[in-house]
Amino acid sequence: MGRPKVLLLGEIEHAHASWGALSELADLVQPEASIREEFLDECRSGKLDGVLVTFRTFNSVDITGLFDEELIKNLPASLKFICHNGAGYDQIDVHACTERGIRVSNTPTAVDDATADANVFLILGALRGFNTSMFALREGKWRGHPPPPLGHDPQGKTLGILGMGGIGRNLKRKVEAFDMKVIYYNRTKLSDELSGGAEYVSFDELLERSDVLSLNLPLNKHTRHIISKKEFEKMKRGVVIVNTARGAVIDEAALAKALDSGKVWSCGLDVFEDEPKIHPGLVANPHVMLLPHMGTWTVETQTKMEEWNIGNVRAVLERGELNNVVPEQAGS
Ligand SMILES: O=CC(=O)O
Repeated sequence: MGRPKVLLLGEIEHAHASWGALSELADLVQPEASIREEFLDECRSGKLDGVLVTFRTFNSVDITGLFDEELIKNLPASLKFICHNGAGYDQIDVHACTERGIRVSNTPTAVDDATADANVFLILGALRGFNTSMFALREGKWRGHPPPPLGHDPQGKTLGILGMGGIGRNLKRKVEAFDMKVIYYNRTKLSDELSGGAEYVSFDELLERSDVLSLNLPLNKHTRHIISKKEFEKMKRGVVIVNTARGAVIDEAALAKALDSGKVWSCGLDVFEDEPKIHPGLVANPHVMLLPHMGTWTVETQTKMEEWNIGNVRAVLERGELNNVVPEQAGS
């Protein structure tokens, strides 16, 4: 057997030295393809045979399309590891990977601070209703005519966290500096040490009691549209919704309606169902804070993510296994 190959899908932007150092252990290759059909052909032609592991970025979906069943079936037989450079790995059909004996890793913890920081920004911005005036100011209209309604303070408000993983727990610690009370719902209750004393409540109670509801859960077939019309009906009138997870955990059309009806007072969104498209009802609403998926958009965090992911590629080359696998494959 020759030297193994590592397939780079996307670009290394920061961790160039660590990436380059992998060439002592393997041949580093990139696809010729720039669209999915070409990539599938390249896989079928045998040009990528010998690739053991791939480092893929979120944006490489533009080259390959989703890592769905069709694509996974066509990957070279030698490919046994997918290292995804991101925390959310909903672009990859993990079940299909498991069936084909492919192990998948992501970059948890590396993203926690930056995403939770963006989350705090959106909570404050949405509660205070800053967006309208930020726009008015640039149009020479000071706070706007008429000025926006008075905002709300975070102090004393209840923040409901749906999905108390690394980002949710990091967020909990940060919002306590703003005297918010944190409740959370997870499929399983956390130990007191992990939850940091946040109150564990049922899903319905989370909807009913939150002044601000923050979505920090992964997107998968169980969580798609977990917040939709029925769930909005259970919430307090005037609730604020914040999402830095994945757009499709909320039914965007139902959110736009809930904003129009006043059920939802405001929202702060970093992610959207069909990026880069955004529901017209959200774009048209000046009261909502919108960011174009910038939760991890910092030099430090992007560097940490790449280093983590390269660490996984290196672990495969040196030891034949990943440092971490996605939860669906843990313990197997
Ligand atoms: O969206 C960012 C990530 O999943 O890391």
